[in-house]
Amino acid sequence: MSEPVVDIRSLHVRFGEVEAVAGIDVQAYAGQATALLGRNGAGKSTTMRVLAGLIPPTAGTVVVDGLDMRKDTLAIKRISGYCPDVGGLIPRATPWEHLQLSARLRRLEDWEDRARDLLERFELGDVAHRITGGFSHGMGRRLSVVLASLHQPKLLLLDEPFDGVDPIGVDATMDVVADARARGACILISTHLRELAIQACTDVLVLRGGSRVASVESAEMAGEEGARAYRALLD
Ligand SMILES: Nc1ncnc2c1ncn2[C@@H]1O[C@H](COP(=O)(O)OP(=O)(O)OP(=O)(O)O)[C@@H](O)[C@H]1O
Repeated sequence: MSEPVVDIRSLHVRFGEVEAVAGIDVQAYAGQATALLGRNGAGKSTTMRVLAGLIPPTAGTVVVDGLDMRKDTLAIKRISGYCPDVGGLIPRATPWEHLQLSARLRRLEDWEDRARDLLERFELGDVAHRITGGFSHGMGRRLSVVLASLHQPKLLLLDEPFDGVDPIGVDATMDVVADARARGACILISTHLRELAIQACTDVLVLRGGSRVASVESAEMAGEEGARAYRALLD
């Protein structure tokens, strides 16, 4: 198999007394979508934030596309797109202004058609020039996925992209993931929604209490049997 795009070894993240991540390994590859599944507090978002370069590992190594997170955080951010689980939007700016800012910071060229297409797909075209301060939760989630994917990143990190999102938004997110896989990106999706995770992803990692308790192909988590297997891992 080729080198992993994401190679996490023995990752520990501690916040004071709380060990949010307790020594997990994650390998994820180009053209693959991997779900991080687990209950509230399992350590999914913390792992995603480490990969997004927002919080440093307490211990362990995090390598993305051959770059070491401790030394090459900026270079990793350049090749990544991150949809945070909460926040990330500027209330007084419109979706189009968010896209313009992102394009300028990343020095993108010829991004406008792609941006319009993404906004249409996520049914945000009509509100492209309305400030996001008045957006519903689901509209904010959809815009966050658009912003994460605009620059066609090598690593796409989607934290709870389906949370509170209607079926149109879910389908559009599935399409973004499929397109990213087709162009050889590596995708990680954090969610507690098993059914959507296995629909979107090829592989599943189950976290519990900051530890990895399973690493399986999505098919093994499908159907009633998969639901039972998943529940058993959570209890
Ligand atoms: N900044 C922080 N300060 C203190 N504790 C934190 C911080 N961030 C996370 N934690 C703790 O770390 C643990 C893991 O949290 P994390 O947000 O990674 O879980 P999660 O699996 O994403 O949960 P959810 O599904 O609820 O989003 C929890 O016990 C949480 O309270």
